[in-house]
Amino acid sequence: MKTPLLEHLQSWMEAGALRALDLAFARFLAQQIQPVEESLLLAAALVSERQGHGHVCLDLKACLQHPEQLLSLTRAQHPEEIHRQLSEYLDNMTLDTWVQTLQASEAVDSAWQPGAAEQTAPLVLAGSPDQPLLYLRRYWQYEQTIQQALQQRLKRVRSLPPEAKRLIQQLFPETNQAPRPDWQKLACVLAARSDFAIITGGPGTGKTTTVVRLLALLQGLQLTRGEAFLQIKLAAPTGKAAARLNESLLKNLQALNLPGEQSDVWRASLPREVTTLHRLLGSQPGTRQFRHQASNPLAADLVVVDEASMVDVEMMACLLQALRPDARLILLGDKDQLASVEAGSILGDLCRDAEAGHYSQTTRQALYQLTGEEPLDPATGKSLVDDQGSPLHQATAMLRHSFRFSQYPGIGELAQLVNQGSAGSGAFKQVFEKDAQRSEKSLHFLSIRDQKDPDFLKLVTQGYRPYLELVASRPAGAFDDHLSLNAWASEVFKRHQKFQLLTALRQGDWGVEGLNQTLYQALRSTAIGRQLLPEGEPLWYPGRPVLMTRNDYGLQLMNGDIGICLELPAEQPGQPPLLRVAFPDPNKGVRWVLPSRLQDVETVFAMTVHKSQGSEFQHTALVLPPVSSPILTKELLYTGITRSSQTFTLVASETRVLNQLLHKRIDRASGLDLQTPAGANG
Ligand SMILES: Nc1ncnc2c1ncn2[C@@H]1O[C@H](COP(=O)(O)OP(=O)(O)OP(=O)(O)O)[C@@H](O)[C@H]1O
Repeated sequence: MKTPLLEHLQSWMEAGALRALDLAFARFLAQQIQPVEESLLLAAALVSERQGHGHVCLDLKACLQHPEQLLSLTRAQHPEEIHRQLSEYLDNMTLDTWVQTLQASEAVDSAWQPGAAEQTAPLVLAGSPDQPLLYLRRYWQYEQTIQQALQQRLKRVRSLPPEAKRLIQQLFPETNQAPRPDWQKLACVLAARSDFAIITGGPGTGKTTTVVRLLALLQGLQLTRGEAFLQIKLAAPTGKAAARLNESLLKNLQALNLPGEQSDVWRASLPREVTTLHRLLGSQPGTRQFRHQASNPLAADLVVVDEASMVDVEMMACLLQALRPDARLILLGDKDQLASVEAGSILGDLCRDAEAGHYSQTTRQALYQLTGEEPLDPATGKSLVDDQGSPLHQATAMLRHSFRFSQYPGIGELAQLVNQGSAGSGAFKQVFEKDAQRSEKSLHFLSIRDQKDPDFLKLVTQGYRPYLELVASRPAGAFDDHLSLNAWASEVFKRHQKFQLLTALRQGDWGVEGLNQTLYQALRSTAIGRQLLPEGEPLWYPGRPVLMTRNDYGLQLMNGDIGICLELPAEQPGQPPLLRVAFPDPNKGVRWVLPSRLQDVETVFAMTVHKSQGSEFQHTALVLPPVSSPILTKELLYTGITRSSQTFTLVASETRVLNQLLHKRIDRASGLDLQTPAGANG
């Protein structure tokens, strides 16, 4: 059957406003259901299209109010025409008539009726009559799994035994570095009381420090009670993030002061290894199913997930299904960072009220008894206790003081300003001006005409020069001189961490693809580039930095891992030198891989901000495109800024784009609700 709507959908797809998948879904329903209402087909195409943009569901009311936010209009041909056609369809409907049509259709199950979970229609209508949300069934199920599993855990509040107070005092020695109250201590108690907890905070606020002390507290309590230690697993969404947490974890463990006769046993009970979520759950080739699921749960009493902002709904649902019902879960992450690449913004959704606290009197008393501290906002001194809290609020802690940026305060100040949401370009400029007065300047702004601007190319070629120089000076020695070759590669990694160019986009002149080409040519015009980078840009050359774009379990390389192509000495005299890609390896120091074995890698002279999550560089330069795009949000800018440990350079040609970006937040539709007391108690 062919309806005018399907013809429109086809033309929208051809213009780039809709994916082929979205059209195919609407066509499939049109074939299956006779007669079929156009408003159902439109809803089906839109729910699929929105899911491609990271939304878990389609908010029908928002659709009718803001049709301009639907479809990929900014990158489509004839966007005005498509917008007009879409608006004509939507103008002919009211929310009530649309909902009624959907409810009447055999393609839609209503979650407002009992038994939706047992039914099989491809779409599910949920939310509330006032705010109806339409889901692809799979995503509704993910969200239900998450909501129910978290609700179950939030119901269980543990009262900590009296000895907890002494342990907390030992684990959190008084320092005068942090403003009062000590939110790390408060976060530790909040998380120790609940079977599900969130510790959120910006870069360097001490999430890892806190969680290591929290784990020490929990194991210390087991020890004093003479009970078996908890089985604890630590995981992160990408290999890169797991490696960073691992490094930080080991440092924290070393610094941990565990007094008493049994301190060795106590220390040995703390986990030392961080894995990726995929590995933890046991991913299997050719299927989305993990080895660990409800019928084969993980052998863990407690799982801690770092960089939780990168976890999408599917992964979170799989993780919760793989936990035993009595297993505890702690999420760590920065709520203000970009949401996951795939659908969902779980950490952001769950931390919507983190700043305001909403702690109950019961929580307040427990905090005071165990820490002697009150939950206050250190900036204003305002109490964060009220009677509006849900169980989720009682299990959420926000760390508010960054220890990382004390030497380079400009980065912290800029990140904070971007987060505030109301910052205009005037305030933005002031932070740069204030930073310029400091002896250790950490913020730079580079205004450029286009991506071939000499100042821009100079910034990048100078940024990459130190590691390229080292790539060109391989130690003298034979092919099997592993020691010196590994030491050389490790030093190359260190130098490579000094600088990274970030961009918002993948495609186009301002995206990773275009910038990589531009930068290759620019680097080739430098002395070191001429020495290393061949003309005509072959696939592999010494110095090529590559990013894994998928997990490769055979090679034990994970999505997000960065490797560098290096030239090794020939195996035999008279043979040509060999190219190998070196990746940092937490155990062996360096892993050498044959370039031909790497299937899913891309050159990473320029990296998207999305891919940079979980990484940190001494100096990052973020280049903004000259035209606006829905992808340009405050979260993107914040994530880009906070990837830098010492220096941040913003590169832009149009300040108009910056202004738009400062006011645009990621807003992903989802029905996850644990904030309202009713939702939480559900
Ligand atoms: N209470 C504290 N007193 C003094 N220094 C601290 C404290 N907490 C953390 N730090 C220091 O601050 C730095 C950042 O701490 P940590 O790595 O725990 O933060 P994080 O929030 O996990 O960082 P990331 O942004 O990498 O996730 C470390 O050098 C750590 O030693």
